[in-house]
This record gives sequence, C-alpha cells and structure tokens, in this order.
Amino acid sequence: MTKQASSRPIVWAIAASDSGGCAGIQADLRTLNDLGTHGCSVITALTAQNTQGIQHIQPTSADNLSAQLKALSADLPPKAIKLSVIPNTEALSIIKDQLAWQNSFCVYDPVISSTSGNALVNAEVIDQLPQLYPYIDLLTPNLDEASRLSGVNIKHADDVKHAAEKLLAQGVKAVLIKGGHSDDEICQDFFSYSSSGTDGQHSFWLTNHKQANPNSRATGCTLSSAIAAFIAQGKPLQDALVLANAYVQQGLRLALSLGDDNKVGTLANAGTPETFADFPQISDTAEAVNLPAFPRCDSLNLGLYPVVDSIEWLEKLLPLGVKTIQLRVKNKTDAELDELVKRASELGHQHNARMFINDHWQLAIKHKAYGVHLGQEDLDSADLAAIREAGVHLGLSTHSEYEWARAATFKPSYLAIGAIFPTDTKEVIIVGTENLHQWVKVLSKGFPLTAIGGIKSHNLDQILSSGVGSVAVVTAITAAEDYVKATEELMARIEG
Ligand SMILES: Cc1ncc(COP(=O)(O)OP(=O)(O)O)c(N)n1
Ligand SMILES: Cc1ncsc1CCOP(=O)(O)O
Ligand SMILES: [Mg+2]
Repeated sequence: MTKQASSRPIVWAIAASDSGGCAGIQADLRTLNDLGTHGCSVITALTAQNTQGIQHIQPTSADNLSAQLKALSADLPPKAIKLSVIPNTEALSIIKDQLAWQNSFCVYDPVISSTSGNALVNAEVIDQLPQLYPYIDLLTPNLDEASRLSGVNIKHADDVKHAAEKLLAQGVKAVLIKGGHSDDEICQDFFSYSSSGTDGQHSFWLTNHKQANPNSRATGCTLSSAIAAFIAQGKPLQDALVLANAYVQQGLRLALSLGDDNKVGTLANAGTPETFADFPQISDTAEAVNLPAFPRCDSLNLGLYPVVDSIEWLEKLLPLGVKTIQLRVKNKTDAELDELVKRASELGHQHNARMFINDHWQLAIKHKAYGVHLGQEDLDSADLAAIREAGVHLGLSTHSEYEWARAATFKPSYLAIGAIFPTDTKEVIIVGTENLHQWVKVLSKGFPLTAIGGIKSHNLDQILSSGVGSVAVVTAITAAEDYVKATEELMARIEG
C-alpha cells in the first residue's frame, strides 16, 4: 500500500464498470478519491456503453467476484461500502455472505436499469433483494426503484413516506428516496430510519432548487459513493447525507458536457462542498421549505457576545460597550422570569444593544426583546412563526452539518456553532476548530455566526482565524479576575 493510500480511509465500491467513464465504478472511484478516501473496486459486471446506451453486459464470474472480495478482505478492510449493480442471483448470494461477515457500514444504491433505460439486473435478483436488506445500513432508491421495491405506486409526498415505511419494514436500517416529491422549482429527497423500534422512525426531507444542467450522468452513483466517503471519514449518517447532497448539487452546478459536440456529461468532482447554495433545506414535512426570513441583524459581525445569568451582569457589561449579549437563566419561577426578561429587554433598548433571551421566547415577545436564542430541541416545540411575526430576532444553536442545514432552513438572524472546546459551563457536544473553519466558509456570507464553548483569551486566535464575526463566552468574563479588563481585551481582539 502506498503512503498516500494508508492515510485515507478505505471504501469499497461494489459496482459495475461503465466503459464510457461516466457512471458506475468509474464515477465511484472519482468521488471516493475526490473526498479523501481510498476507493477499492469490486467489479460485478463489465458493461460496454457510451453516452447513447449500453451495448453489452458481461456479469463477472462467481469465482472472480469471490476472488476480488477475498483479496480486499485480506489486507484492505473497508470503513464503508458502496454497493450498486448486482447482476444475478449468484452475485447476490456472494455479496450477501460478504456483508454478513464484514459488518461495515453499507450504502446500497439499488440500480435496476441505466439512465438510458437498459436493464442491468435480472428480475430474479429483484425478487430476492430483501435477503440482503438486514445488512444494508442505507438504501438509496430513486422514485422508480422505490416504487418497484416497495410495491407502492408513488404519486404524492405521502406515497413516498409509505414506500419508505415498507422498505424499512423489510429490514433495511435507513432509506433515502431520491427525487421523492418535486415540482418545477425544487426537488426533494426523503430520508427515514428505523431506530430499532425504541422510539419509532425518524425522518426528514432534503430540498434543493432544481438545476437545469443536462450533464447529470452519475448522480446516483456519486451520491451513494459520497455518503460512503463521508461515513468513512467519521461523519454521522445525517451529516453524511447533507454533505453528500451538497456534493452532488455542486457537481451538477459545475458539470460540463463531453467535448465539442455537446454529448451529455457527468457530474463534476469538485471537493468538499463550501457553497451554501448547494446545501439542502432540511424539514420535517415536504411543505415546510422556502420559509420567510427572520429579521436580519444590522451587521454580519456581532462581535463579543457575553452570555450571562443575571441582571447584575447585564448592568456591569452593557456600559462597557458590549453590543450583543444574552440573558441565560435557568430554574426560575414564572414570576421571576417575567420580571427578568422585562428588565433585560429595557436594558437592551437603553444601551442600544442586541439583547437575546435564552429559551423564554414567549416572554421575549411579550417584553419586545431584540431577540431569542433557541437550541435544536426547541425547534420542535417553539412557535417560530409567532417569534418571526413579532419581529423578534432569532439565534439558533448548531453542532453539526445536519443541524445547521436544518437551522438555516428557518432563515434565522444568526447561527451559533459550538461547543468548540470542552467547557465546564454545561454538558456539550464538541465541534472542534476544524469543523468551525470549514463551516464558516460555507455559512458566513449568508448568516452572522458566533462561536461558543470553552473560548478564552489563550485559544481565541484559533477561533478568529476562521473568520467568524462573533465569539460568545460565559466564564472568560464571569470567572475573570478582572471582568472589565477581560471584556475590553476580548472586545478589542474580536471587534478590532
Ligand atoms: C450564543 C449561544 N450559543 C449557544 C447557546 C446554547 O443554547 P441552547 O442550545 O439553547 O442551550 P442552553 O443555553 O439553553 O443550555 C447559547 N445559549 N448561546
Ligand atoms: C451555553 C453554552 N452552549 C454551548 S457551550 C456553552 C457554555 C459556554 O460557556 P464557556 O464560555 O464558559 O465555555
Ligand atoms: Mg436554550
């Protein structure tokens, strides 16, 4: 193994060769390499094809298929597997045995026929596919495949959900139905997973603006390979789905035709996505997209952002010139909270500061606070439309690609990213500086961003070098020996 290969997580693509170099194993290996993994290939069939269609298919012999899998098992074990064309029942049986033994994450793109309409899999295989499902972590059918495999005639969003339920009931752990519900403007994928019967199923829609680019060969291969690559890099499934979706959108946006005579081309492989417009909207229902925006903050750079738990702290910090601040109080009675939020809102207006209230959005509306700050779990319970209609600004906490894509769908006034570092202030998920730097690249043109969690004077430069326009702190100020000095120093460095 080369030095370069050993530093990259290994992903196997078990798929058919496309001699035209557009889709199949060729697209898989391009994607896996582009996303920093080492792609191994297990070729299930050789196709002779070009941009017009498939002229010949030769399934790999059972001996050779087994030998490829054996060779890789011996010294190139995978972190994840991408599976697609299974040409016959012999191949199905060999692959099933391998997956049962392998126990690596497996995404299966159940390709039945090529984009040009040629059958790649025989009918017997399709009937026997459910045998494979217990070993499949994610199934990624398009609409036709989902209909065929679930038996549901898909016409509406509800049919898509029904088809997903049927496929989950057959044993796959999760399903992503592509193009699940679409009109002229948008296209939507539907994701659903079964969490072993403990808390039922969880699902969401991923929505993108429809792109007219005809050079769209290999979208399915690229998506499933990209999901496998992000999983192999250690991303949780929901984040891998969001990143892979954006990777495909980016590839489609940048896709060129093949040569001068405008033959239909294949997606571009353009690296980890960094353009916000390529990312999907994430919503619980197919309809909850393209929402109106929350009020915009007057600047993309919200500066030093102290998060404090008393009126006394607000009164100490606002006169120092702090322009963004949060009242975060827990465990108070309703009467106490009402009084605290009222006073905080007044202080915010007096000092012309952006005064955010944590959690208590009803009181923030009642007392006309500048804004509210909510966590991810609040997105399920708070009346966001009421907050927006009251003209109250909204900040949302995020810890992952899935969370910020979901939060961004509500078009909030700012996004908070954290915890960047470990902190004693609360139990947190650690995001780290690498993610912060990457996410700021994607999000900073569209939203004011603030970084939070364990940020102190000594590690501030690691935060500021990301380009984030605001830093939120608790103990860097409240536990400082001299809070005035600490606040002034932080303000100067963040806003200077
Ligand atoms: C600026 C900022 N970012 C994140 C948080 C955390 O908010 P939340 O997720 O609602 O958790 P609690 O603060 O309620 O524990 C925040 N408060 N401020
Ligand atoms: C409220 C909150 N949310 C994420 S981290 C955090 C606490 C930040 O406190 P500190 O600045 O003391 O680490
Ligand atoms: Mg909260």
